[in-house]
Amino acid sequence: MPTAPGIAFSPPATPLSEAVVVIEGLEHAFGEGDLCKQILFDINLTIRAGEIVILTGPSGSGKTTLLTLIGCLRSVQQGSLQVLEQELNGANKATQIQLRRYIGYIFQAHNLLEFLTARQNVQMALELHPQISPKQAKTMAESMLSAVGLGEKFHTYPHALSGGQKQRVAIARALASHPRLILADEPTAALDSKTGREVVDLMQKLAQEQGCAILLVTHDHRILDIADRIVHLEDGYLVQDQVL
Ligand SMILES: Nc1ncnc2c1ncn2[C@@H]1O[C@H](COP(=O)(O)OP(=O)(O)OP(=O)(O)O)[C@@H](O)[C@H]1O
Repeated sequence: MPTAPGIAFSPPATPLSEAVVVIEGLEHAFGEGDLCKQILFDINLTIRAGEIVILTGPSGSGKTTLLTLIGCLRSVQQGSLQVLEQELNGANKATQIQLRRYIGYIFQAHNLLEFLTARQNVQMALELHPQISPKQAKTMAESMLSAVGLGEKFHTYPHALSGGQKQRVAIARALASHPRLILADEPTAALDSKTGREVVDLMQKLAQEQGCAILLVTHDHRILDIADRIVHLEDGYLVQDQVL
């Protein structure tokens, strides 16, 4: 992984085999009163540094809900959810925002900003970190784009990039600040099988180099082999925890 020289920023170290996510008895419901519908039931799951965990399950089984809870994008209602040793049940907004800095998000729709170049899209994510100067952010963004094979595309806008290239920019953006956890929701859904394979191989390589954990939601059976473990959600229950 090319790292820009002289960059002081370093998120809290997480030695390999140490738990990045610890979930115990997590439950979640949407709606209130008669309209209340429970989506997640008694979820228990631990994800360690360096591990790639794939989450599968039928549509509507609760995968995205679980991912957004772990990603501090919605509040925990019941049970325990710890990310980087921080309990999220009862955590305030400031804690959630702080933790999000150590999480990289990659979604099916790459969510790049169309009016920013590839480099500016990656740089923007680094600007969440007050200790990184704009000059450092620029160097880190360029370094990360080179690492995903887009060294020639710093100044290209998303509309001029292919689907695979856009997803590479999204990966560069997610990994640029060396997150401890990557959450990926259907990252290959919009890609053909060859490009999808390249994208997950790249995620695997970069994550291994950085020692971060990956939780990846997918329906794509062609990429299951990158997982260390596959967990399966069925009607809101984690019914399978398969070690490969
Ligand atoms: N904000 C919300 N308000 C009410 N219900 C919701 C909300 N978000 C999700 N749901 C419901 O929760 C259930 C689980 O949704 P979720 O998106 O987590 O499933 P999923 O397994 O990710 O599905 P898919 O594979 O189709 O993306 C669904 O029945 C969905 O309609």
